[in-house]
Amino acid sequence: MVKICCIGAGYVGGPTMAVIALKCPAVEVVVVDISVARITAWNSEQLPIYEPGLDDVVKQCRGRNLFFSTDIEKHIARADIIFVSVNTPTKTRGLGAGKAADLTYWENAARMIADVAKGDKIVVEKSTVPVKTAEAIEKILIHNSRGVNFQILSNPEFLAEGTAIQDLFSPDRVLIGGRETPEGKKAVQALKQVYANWVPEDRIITTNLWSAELSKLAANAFLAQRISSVNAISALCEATGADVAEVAYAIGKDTRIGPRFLSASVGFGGSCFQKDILNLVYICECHGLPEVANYWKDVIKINDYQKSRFVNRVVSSMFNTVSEKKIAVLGFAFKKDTGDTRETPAIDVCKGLLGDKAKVCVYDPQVTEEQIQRDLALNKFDWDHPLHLQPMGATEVKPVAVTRDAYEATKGAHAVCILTEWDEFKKLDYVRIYEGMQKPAFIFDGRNVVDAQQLREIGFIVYSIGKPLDSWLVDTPAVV
Ligand SMILES: NC(=O)c1ccc[n+]([C@@H]2O[C@H](COP(=O)([O-])OP(=O)(O)OC[C@H]3O[C@@H](n4cnc5c(N)ncnc54)[C@H](O)[C@@H]3O)[C@@H](O)[C@H]2O)c1
Ligand SMILES: O=c1ccn([C@@H]2O[C@H](COP(=O)(O)OP(=O)(O)O[C@H]3O[C@H](CO)[C@@H](O)[C@H](O)[C@H]3O)[C@@H](O)[C@H]2O)c(=O)[nH]1
Repeated sequence: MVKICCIGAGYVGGPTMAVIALKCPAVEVVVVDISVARITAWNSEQLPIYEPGLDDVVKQCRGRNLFFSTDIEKHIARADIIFVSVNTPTKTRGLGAGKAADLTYWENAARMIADVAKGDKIVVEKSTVPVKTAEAIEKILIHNSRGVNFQILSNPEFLAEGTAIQDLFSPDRVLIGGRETPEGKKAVQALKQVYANWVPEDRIITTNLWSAELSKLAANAFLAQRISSVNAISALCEATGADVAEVAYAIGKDTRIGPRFLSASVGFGGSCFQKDILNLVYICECHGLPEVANYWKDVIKINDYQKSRFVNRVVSSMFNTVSEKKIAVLGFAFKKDTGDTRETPAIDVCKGLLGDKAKVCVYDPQVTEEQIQRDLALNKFDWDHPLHLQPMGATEVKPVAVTRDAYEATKGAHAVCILTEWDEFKKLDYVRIYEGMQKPAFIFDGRNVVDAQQLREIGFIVYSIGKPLDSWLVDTPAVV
């Protein structure tokens, strides 16, 4: 029986290994982690992450050929294939701070593999890493190998949160990069055989190591660039009376452009886009390519601009001050169908509103109060370390109020800001919400989820990203 061990039981390691276990009953999969709390949760009824369909997959294979454990050394020693899916946060100190990837966790994992491995191993990079990381990992392993043979493969993950199970069941492609030596090719084939249990052969792409590593960073940069492009156009739409949804539809009909990933928003969030672009920027700078670095840096600049522009729009519309005004924030997760808040635009928007002394009250169907208060207290990039190693957020100071109900959040508020596109926000009783709010009552829709015309008929002043402006808003500039 092929034995797989995955180091890192997070958003990638957990779901990916659960699907491998489901689709490959003849493979034994053990997911290990340094976080005892995470492993305990994976072994409980309340999984540590919310992902549609995940519970079902885990229930089918846990205890059969899928196991979660903190006994890292034992399971590394037994495995034929070791996936490494640990955090690769942005460095906060020293050389490359604010841009370069911090490979501490990866290096620790590699040293642990080298320490305990007694037989030959295939080591798979599942984390997103800078190009040439495999070479560094290879050096660590070979210099500490005591005769064991290691083959390093790059097998970046392309799942998106909220649709992870669907993405893993039916991936657009699986990418495997390896050394072009006979041993390297054999290792690529071994991993390919695992995926071939359910992924059609023509969707399994094999490349050299560096192409695989770079493809992951490039894919995320291209995806984020599309959002920044449509968001840049959204600002121009507001200035001219064009409607960004109509523009996106019209350009997306061009088969060379395509319709997906063209929804204007308050900005992209999530643990990957910003981190991976910063990483790409740093690599370009290190290779003496400042023009290329600046090109990609602008994708992040537009994203920051979009978030500030939203906050400015809120404040300027409300007589240039939100001081002491209650503002209801609906949605805190970085997208719908996840409880993940890493780099969510809601953090920047809440901080912007708090900076103008607003009284913010948040409701999100999946995010806990503890998480929201922590997020608002943490410094930039601190969130991307294993939970038990993060600095504690200020626990006594609670910057915002948090409710478990959208109606309670909006009661007595001057404005509502919609920051996540949860389906339930489309179905709220907005007449009831309007009646409970201060007047004039504002709705700032950062995700274009509500029917603005219907809300205007109720009496709201409505702002929707990239849509023709209410007369109230036309004269209130929202430039950063
Ligand atoms: N989240 C996504 O949607 C996504 C998608 C594709 C790729 N990625 C990449 O995958 C990697 C992991 O991301 P994630 O979202 O799963 O992160 P995560 O924080 O959810 O999980 C990482 C886990 O690794 C554990 N860990 C860290 N060092 C360890 C060690 N030495 N030994 C054992 N366990 C260790 C942590 O405790 C944590 O539970 C990152 O490189 C990320 O960029 C993420
Ligand atoms: O048209 C769009 C599409 C997305 N978003 C926002 O962009 C962010 C990222 O969304 P998405 O890409 O769907 O989720 P992630 O889970 O961050 O997945 C991205 O990052 C992962 C980590 O690397 C990759 O594996 C995935 O392929 C890549 O899509 C979210 O805030 C979305 O709301 C928009 O604003 N407009």
